Amino acid sequence: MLGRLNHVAIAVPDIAAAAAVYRDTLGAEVSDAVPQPDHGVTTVFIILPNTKIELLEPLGENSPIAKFLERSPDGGIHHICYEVDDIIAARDKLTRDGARVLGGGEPKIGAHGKPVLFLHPKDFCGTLVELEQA
Ligand SMILES: CC[C@H](C(=O)O)C(=O)SCCNC(=O)CCNC(=O)[C@H](O)C(C)(C)COP(=O)(O)OP(=O)(O)OC[C@H]1O[C@@H](n2cnc3c(N)ncnc32)[C@H](O)[C@@H]1OP(=O)(O)O
Ligand SMILES: [Co+2]
Repeated sequence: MLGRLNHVAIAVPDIAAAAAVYRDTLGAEVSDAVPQPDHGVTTVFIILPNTKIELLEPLGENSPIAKFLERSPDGGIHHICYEVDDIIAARDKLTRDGARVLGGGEPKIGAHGKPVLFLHPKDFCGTLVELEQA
C-alpha cells in the first residue's frame, strides 16, 4: 500500500521564524507561506533532494494543531505523509482492518492539490499518519 514518503510535518508556533531557520541557518530551499483555511493551518514547504518538510502554523480558531502546540510550545514533529496509489482503496482496507480514519473518512484536497486522509496516531505507533493520493 505505502509508496514514497511525501513529507514530514513539523508544527511550529511561528512559521516565519521557522522558515528563516531552515532558509538562513540550514541553507534550505523554502517555499512561501500558504494559508490553508480548509485545514486550519498555514504551510511552508522545505524542498529536500529526497522528500519535503512541511512547516505548519495554526490558522483560525479551531486549528487541529492548536492542542499539539499547547503540549509542545516550541513545536515538534507532527505527522508523516505517505503516498498511496489509490486513497479510497487504502481507506477502505484500513477501515476494514479497524483503523480510525479521521475527518469522517472523506478525503480533502491537501497542500499539493491531491486528496489526503489522516489516520489516528493511537493506531499507528503514536504517530499521526497522512495519506496522499500519488
Ligand atoms: C494543508 C494540508 C496539509 C497537507 O499536508 O496536505 C496538512 O498536513 S494539514 C495538517 C493539519 N491537519 C491535521 O492534523 C488533521 C488530522 N489531525 C487531527 O484530526 C487532530 O490533530 C488529532 C485528532 C489527531 C489530534 O487532535 P487533538 O490533539 O486536538 O486531540 P487530542 O488532544 O484528543 O489527542 C488525542 C490523542 O492523540 C495524541 N496526539 C494528538 N496529536 C498527535 C500527533 N500529531 N502525533 C501523535 N499523537 C498525537 C494526543 O496526545 C492524545 O493522546 P493521549 O495519550 O490521549 O493524550
Ligand atoms: Co501534511
